[in-house]
Amino acid sequence: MRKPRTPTPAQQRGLAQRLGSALERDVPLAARTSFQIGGPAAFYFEARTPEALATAVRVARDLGVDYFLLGRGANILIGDRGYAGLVIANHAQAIDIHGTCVTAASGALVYPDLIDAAVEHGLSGLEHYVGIPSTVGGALWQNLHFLSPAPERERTMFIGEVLESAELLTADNERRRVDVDYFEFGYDQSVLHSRDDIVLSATFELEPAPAETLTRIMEENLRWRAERHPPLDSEPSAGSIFRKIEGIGAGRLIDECGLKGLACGDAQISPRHANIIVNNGNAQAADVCALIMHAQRTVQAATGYWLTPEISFIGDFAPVTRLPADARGSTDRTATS
Ligand SMILES: NC(=O)C1=CN([C@@H]2O[C@H](COP(=O)(O)OP(=O)(O)OC[C@H]3O[C@@H](n4cnc5c(N)ncnc54)[C@H](OP(=O)(O)O)[C@@H]3O)[C@@H](O)[C@H]2O)C=CC1
Ligand SMILES: C=C(O[C@H]1[C@H](O)[C@@H](CO)O[C@H](OP(=O)(O)OP(=O)(O)OC[C@H]2O[C@@H](n3ccc(=O)[nH]c3=O)[C@H](O)[C@@H]2O)[C@@H]1NC(C)=O)C(=O)O
Repeated sequence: MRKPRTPTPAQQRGLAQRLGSALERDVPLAARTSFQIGGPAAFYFEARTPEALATAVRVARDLGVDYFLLGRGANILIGDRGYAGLVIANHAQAIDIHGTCVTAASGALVYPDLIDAAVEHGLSGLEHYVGIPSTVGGALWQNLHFLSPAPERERTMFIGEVLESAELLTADNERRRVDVDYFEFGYDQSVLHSRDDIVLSATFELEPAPAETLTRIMEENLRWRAERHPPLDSEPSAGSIFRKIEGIGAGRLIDECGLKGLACGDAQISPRHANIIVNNGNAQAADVCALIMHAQRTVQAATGYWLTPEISFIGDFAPVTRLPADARGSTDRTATS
């Protein structure tokens, strides 16, 4: 992503006129991400309805202001120097249930809000994603996934499997309802990666199921995650840092290179799962980037595989921290920028 530009004085006046008193300045973003890392948003707007979300995006586009749509902030690393443009935080959270159809505004949290609402109504299809931090919009962006229920766990299930339709603000600023095929879903992939469409709301078609079945799946999945992943509340992270390497595993490669536990400042490759970097207190984005680059170089030198980041890098980044000499090894002679 290119570095966001500071809005010109004319653009700033336009934002203030059209977004009114809800427009905020210099808003800290770290606490709004699951990593708890990143500098402030120069301009910040919290959208509480799909209409407000569409309006804010249109305003930014009309004025030519760089903007970023912030969901739960669970799959991003925000630079230490923050975001110079407009951050639109999606807090549109309404959820409606009619029969087996569940419609959610795109800022609704998949867990707990959406899953709890579906399960309370005895509806199955979303319970697999329990414990994963994400808004509905973020979930469609990345085609949220998890392993199928125990004991089989023989395949990955995707949220696209239960999506019926969604309302978008298209890249052309039109509100349009689209069906599931529009999204061209894949693993960690959707058409939203290549089109500037914004999800305003989504409708899921679920199936009735006994409450005990839903509760069992949720408990087992939470246990599976707790055994393998560092807990988000005490060890903030952005989930998997690198994309899946089919049949091999990004986490396994990093682990086999002996990088678990490696730290740079307060950022650390999780001793529990090598594809997750945790923030042990006051980690900077520059520390995380140093670990990312080191893991890429080390794994490539040892195995020939190149690790591609799965997270998005948002905003303005300070120079990468230099790793301690004893951590660098022979593969990392150029870890500064
Ligand atoms: N499986 C796991 O264990 C984990 C999975 N995750 C994944 O991370 C994602 C986290 O979601 P979330 O925290 O809400 O997202 P984020 O706030 O982290 O934003 C991530 C990206 O999602 C896009 N996005 C967010 N909302 C919308 C929307 N309404 N319409 C279009 N695009 C949108 C934005 O893309 P753009 O920049 O193009 O606008 C943004 O870059 C989920 O997909 C989840 O699957 C995260 C942690 C763990
Ligand atoms: C956490 C995320 O998604 C998770 C998702 O929750 C789970 C369950 O469906 O499957 C994936 O994890 P994963 O642990 O299987 O992914 P990888 O990091 O590629 O690991 C693959 C395999 O390597 C092995 N592994 C992993 C970590 C480690 O330290 N050592 C190790 O040996 C494990 O056997 C593991 O199963 C998703 N990660 C990716 C990159 O595809 C996320 O997207 O943020």
